[in-house]
Amino acid sequence: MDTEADLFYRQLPKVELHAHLNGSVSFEIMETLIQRKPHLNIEHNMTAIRRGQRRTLDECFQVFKVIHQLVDSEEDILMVAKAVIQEFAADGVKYLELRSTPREVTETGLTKQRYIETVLEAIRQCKQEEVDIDVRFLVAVDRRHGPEVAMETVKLAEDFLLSSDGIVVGLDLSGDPTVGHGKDLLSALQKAKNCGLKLALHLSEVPSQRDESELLLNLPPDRIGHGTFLHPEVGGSDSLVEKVCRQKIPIELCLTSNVKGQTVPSYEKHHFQYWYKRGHPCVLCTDDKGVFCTDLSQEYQLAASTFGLTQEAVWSLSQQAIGYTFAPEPIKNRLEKKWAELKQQILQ
Ligand SMILES: CNc1ncnc2c1ncn2[C@@H]1O[C@H](COP(=O)(O)O)[C@@H](O)[C@H]1O
Ligand SMILES: [Zn+2]
Repeated sequence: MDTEADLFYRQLPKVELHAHLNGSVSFEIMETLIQRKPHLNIEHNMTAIRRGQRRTLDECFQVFKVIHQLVDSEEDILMVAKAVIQEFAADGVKYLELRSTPREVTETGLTKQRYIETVLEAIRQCKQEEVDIDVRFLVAVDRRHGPEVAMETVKLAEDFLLSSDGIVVGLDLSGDPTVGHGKDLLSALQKAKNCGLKLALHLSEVPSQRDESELLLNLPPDRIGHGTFLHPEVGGSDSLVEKVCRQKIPIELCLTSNVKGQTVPSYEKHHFQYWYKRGHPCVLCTDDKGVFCTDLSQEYQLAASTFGLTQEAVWSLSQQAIGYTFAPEPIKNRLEKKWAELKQQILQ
């Protein structure tokens, strides 16, 4: 049963800007997928990290491999994308930027082009069914696949930027941060930026990425994912912090993901505190709500209880996120209006 405090976080209108599609698949939908493909012999504990459990980041990436086996056709993608959008809406998310890595699967005839088209179809269907949420899409580049694939993905993203009626708005760089170096992906990212795609880059998710972040911050990205090891206290540098602050680049912060993936030792030590205290643009996100068994309401509640935020401060945090979206101005204005309408009702 929801307590009154739980209710506040659930009712709070929210903006989700960092959600990987296949990491966001809920327990219930995962169950359906597992039953559909019994020959894979996949058990539920292979696809989710529950309360109190932790994994190394490396183990988290093994989990994605398992999920990718379960989601490998147009039919799967349509189902999963629609369900994820509906779940975010049910959690009070009013604006969602979903991201996903287009995949090709020969056995099912899936192509990267169809992959993206299917996600866009799911977004279209949700809109038609009047699900109360505005959804945009970021095409993801998996760093593990190297510069040629990155360039191909950028070209694909560029086509959709022009043809998707404003749904495709940007490019994400993600994947195992211990694999490859950003310098090899720089020209693809530069090209993406030049053609008008917004850039949301995972930066300094692990300590070994200092030089890479130094380089990628010169692009500069429009938003940073995690940025766990940017500041000098954890092995980053003043120069990195200076670049991020001067350019006021919003940081997407995912508390549960970082603690369960063990890049951050505890909630109290999460770098949310470091950036929030400086008044730097921060946005709370889920990363992979399915894998890490969380939702955005929980993330807000967790941040509030860990760092002693008042309901007023929580409200501002969610409202400020509107400004960090890649949505065009009229959509931002519409969201601002929605927040203003709901404020009296929700904030006592
Ligand atoms: C935990 N921290 C993380 N760090 C980096 N990349 C991550 C990630 N969590 C997820 N992904 C990226 O998202 C993919 C799954 O969703 P999609 O198949 O694209 O929808 C993963 O394979 C990885 O590339
Ligand atoms: Zn992520």
